[in-house]
Amino acid sequence: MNEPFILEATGLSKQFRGFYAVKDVNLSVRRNTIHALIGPNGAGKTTCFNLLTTFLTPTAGTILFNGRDISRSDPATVASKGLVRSFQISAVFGQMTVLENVRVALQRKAGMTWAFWRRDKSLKVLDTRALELIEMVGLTRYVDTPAVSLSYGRKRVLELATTIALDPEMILLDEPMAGLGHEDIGPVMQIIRDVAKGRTILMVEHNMKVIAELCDRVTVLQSGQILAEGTYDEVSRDPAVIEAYVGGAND
Ligand SMILES: Nc1ncnc2c1ncn2[C@@H]1O[C@H](COP(=O)(O)OP(=O)(O)OP(=O)(O)O)[C@@H](O)[C@H]1O
Repeated sequence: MNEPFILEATGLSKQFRGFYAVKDVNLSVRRNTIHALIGPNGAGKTTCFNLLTTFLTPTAGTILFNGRDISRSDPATVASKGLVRSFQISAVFGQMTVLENVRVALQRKAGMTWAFWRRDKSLKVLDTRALELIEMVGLTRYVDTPAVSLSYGRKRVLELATTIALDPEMILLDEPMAGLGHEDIGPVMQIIRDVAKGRTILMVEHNMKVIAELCDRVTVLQSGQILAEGTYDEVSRDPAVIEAYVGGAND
């Protein structure tokens, strides 16, 4: 696939009981970029994110992923096509160790979902890749730690490792920095940079420093509609964007 845009939403709208949470959004995400979706509280970011990951069905509009219409598809089908949503901690199995969690994700990718009964030897084949992924997210010290015992930040990067295990072409991140301690932000940013090599990332994020440093392109939503789009420098200087944030008492 060589089209410049991996994900293209056209006329995307979602109505809740007559109220438009997202209205006529046209969003194109360029392949192999990190793209941010931002906006003040209630702007429609989460709704938009849920539409793009097909957790919600649009009232109107289409979403093309690699040129195919996925707008009325389901998340599992979309994931199998290479568009995966990350940072859902519920996707991590608490009683399983870090290694086991990543191994299960690799098994899913390999289509061996029910292979837990297979000989240990065949499962060990997956361990090399699992350990690489664990190293990539900085959890090597915690390989044998049950996920439930990890700190919040480490659970989140473990979840990211299980997402990368599926080898998706595109990852949607829902507020990857939310709830992280100040000291975790730099390392998680570096992980996202590493993960983005050869992939496309779309993220909803509130931390403007993170967006400024990581994102190639930024789309600003307000009242369910696109207010501005451009580089971080462009949108952060846009008077309409400044007004939307100041008017909404956001910094
Ligand atoms: N299921 C729903 N039913 C009714 N209204 C909804 C529903 N989901 C969202 N909304 C409304 O749609 C609007 C956009 O909400 P959304 O959560 O998408 O915004 P957001 O930009 O993610 O906000 P925040 O940054 O505060 O999370 C809000 O006014 C919200 O109250």
